[in-house]
Amino acid sequence: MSAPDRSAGGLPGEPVVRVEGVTVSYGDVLALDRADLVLAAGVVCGLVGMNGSGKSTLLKTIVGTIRPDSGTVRIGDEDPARARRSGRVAYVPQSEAVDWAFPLSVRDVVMTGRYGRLGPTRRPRAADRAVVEAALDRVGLRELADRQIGRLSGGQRKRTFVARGIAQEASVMLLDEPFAGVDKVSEATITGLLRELAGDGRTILVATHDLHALPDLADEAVLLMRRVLAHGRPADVLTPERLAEAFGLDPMARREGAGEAR
Ligand SMILES: Nc1ncnc2c1ncn2[C@@H]1O[C@H](COP(=O)(O)OP(=O)(O)OP(=O)(O)O)[C@@H](O)[C@H]1O
Repeated sequence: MSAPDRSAGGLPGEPVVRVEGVTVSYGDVLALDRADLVLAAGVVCGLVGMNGSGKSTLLKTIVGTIRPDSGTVRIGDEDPARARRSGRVAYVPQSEAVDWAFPLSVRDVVMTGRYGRLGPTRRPRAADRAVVEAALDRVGLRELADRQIGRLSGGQRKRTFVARGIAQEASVMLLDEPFAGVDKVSEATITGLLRELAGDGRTILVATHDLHALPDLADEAVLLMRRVLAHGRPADVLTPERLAEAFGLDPMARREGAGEAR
């Protein structure tokens, strides 16, 4: 395991992501309704909520690809679009959002993490190539670096985008369903990797349906239903009553499942 690299993120506990009163709608659909969230440096936070609760919308708002109708988002002292351009915030999309047939190798995708730093010629320097190779090593994909991205397993695809975030030297990483379509071994690998990245001082926010993954993965959990219903330690947030509120289930029927979730 590599030594903590504090240059990647902030000091432990320092607020890095601030979402205040954020409302987002798509036409008549209210996706986020005055959502508030503060995330500190060095934390892995699981973002949980039923389908359509606004998880992807919240991630896209933090990475600055969606502008809120009202409210504010700050990444450190920057607005999200600027933080994205400067490489401070990285986004690992849902697999469905990626064109896997595109003729790019794993190394090409990881190199896109350097684009914000390459200048107008977009020509990588030796230092950029070294950062990309180190990122490939860190996620264990060096040997597959020349492979076209469509010829990867689900877990390898996710690790490719995590490597892009590492190459970007992002201090905030947002991941949308990183465990969907991923086997248990890859899930454990990705979980270990995210914990290491948080150990470097990065802030990691993971939208997931997989409540069972949270105890190993996350220091904190956020329960979302258009707004943040609860945020804290997973054991405190994922209670039967709160899960019933967020998922619309009978708390008595949930008791067993909720116990597993913690
Ligand atoms: N581009 C869009 N146009 C219109 N409505 C949208 C769009 N994107 C999302 N929505 C709606 O906004 C709401 C929140 O969607 P979002 O994708 O953020 O939820 P989610 O929690 O990520 O869902 P899932 O778990 O299914 O991925 C949903 O009602 C969804 O149908």
